[in-house]
Amino acid sequence: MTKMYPMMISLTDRNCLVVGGGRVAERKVHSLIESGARVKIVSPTITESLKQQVKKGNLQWEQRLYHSNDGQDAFLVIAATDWPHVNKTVYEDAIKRNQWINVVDQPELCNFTVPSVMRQGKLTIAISTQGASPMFSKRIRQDLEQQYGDEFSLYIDLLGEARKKVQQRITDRKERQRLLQELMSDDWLDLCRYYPTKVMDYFQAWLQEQIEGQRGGKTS
Ligand SMILES: C[C@@]1(CC(=O)O)C2=NC(=C\c3[nH]c(c(CCC(=O)O)c3CC(=O)O)Cc3[nH]c(c(CC(=O)O)c3CCC(=O)O)/C=C3\N/C(=C\2)[C@@H](CCC(=O)O)[C@]3(C)CC(=O)O)/[C@H]1CCC(=O)O
Ligand SMILES: NC(=O)c1ccc[n+]([C@@H]2O[C@H](COP(=O)([O-])OP(=O)(O)OC[C@H]3O[C@@H](n4cnc5c(N)ncnc54)[C@H](O)[C@@H]3O)[C@@H](O)[C@H]2O)c1
Repeated sequence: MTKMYPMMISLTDRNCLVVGGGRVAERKVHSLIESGARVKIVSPTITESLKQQVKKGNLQWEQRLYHSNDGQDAFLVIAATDWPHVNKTVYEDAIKRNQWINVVDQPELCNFTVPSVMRQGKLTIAISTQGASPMFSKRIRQDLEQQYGDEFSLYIDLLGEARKKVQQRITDRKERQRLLQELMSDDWLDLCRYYPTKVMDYFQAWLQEQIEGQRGGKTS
């Protein structure tokens, strides 16, 4: 079996078409909106939660059955009706246009599948079983959610900030690696966990000390 290629893609302001408005479409639409996509849904009916998104202006809804030209301007298409033959038509139309297509009831008609996703701030962990067991993907996500609490969101922000500062201020590559490696220590994670409001100040002071130490080392 060929391995699918995992990637993180930006959907900001990309037109995405979702055909069908049931429970499964709802899950896919929510994650598309969260990723900044411009979502159009074509379906005679949609769920209450999707109606709320329409009211908020986050989603465009065309209340009717699918037509083959609906996806003309789409970057990505999801077929989520409960009619396999409709989903197959959506697939064929998308393939003709060389688009990304996900058919929710036929993994063999997908040129991409949607993983289960755990997010904690910028930390994103995606799980796929290549279609073997979505339920197991979900279980792993739930386990990971227990494992990666709020402190990781702060920790990743701190690491991002540190990386920028270290890149700007430390020219020696080995020294840069050493400093970034020190931040991998669980002590920093504990500081994020127990002193969330103070950890950034500790970090700034620590980094300043390291930079001064390095300067001192160079001149001596
Ligand atoms: C991860 C997640 C992402 C999301 O949808 O956002 C996702 N399915 C989720 C849940 C879920 N899906 C199903 C159940 C019921 C239990 C069961 O059947 O296992 C549950 C559990 C539940 O709902 O509790 C049924 C199901 N799913 C597919 C089929 C068709 C088939 O296999 O033939 C059928 C049978 C329909 C039927 O029999 O009628 C197909 C796909 N589902 C995928 C993704 C892709 C593969 C992902 C992977 O490789 O793991 C793939 C291939 C295509 C796609 O959808 O992209 C999301 C969890 C989100 C979370 O909570 O974390
Ligand atoms: N991939 C997954 O994660 C996953 C999970 C569970 C189920 N499924 C499968 O996904 C499919 C959809 O499941 P659901 O629970 O959301 O179904 P549902 O019955 O709740 O929703 C189906 C939607 O499709 C719309 N629809 C029907 N014909 C249409 C047409 N011609 N054009 C446009 N819209 C049309 C309906 O109005 C409805 O909104 C089922 O085949 C189910 O087996 C997939």
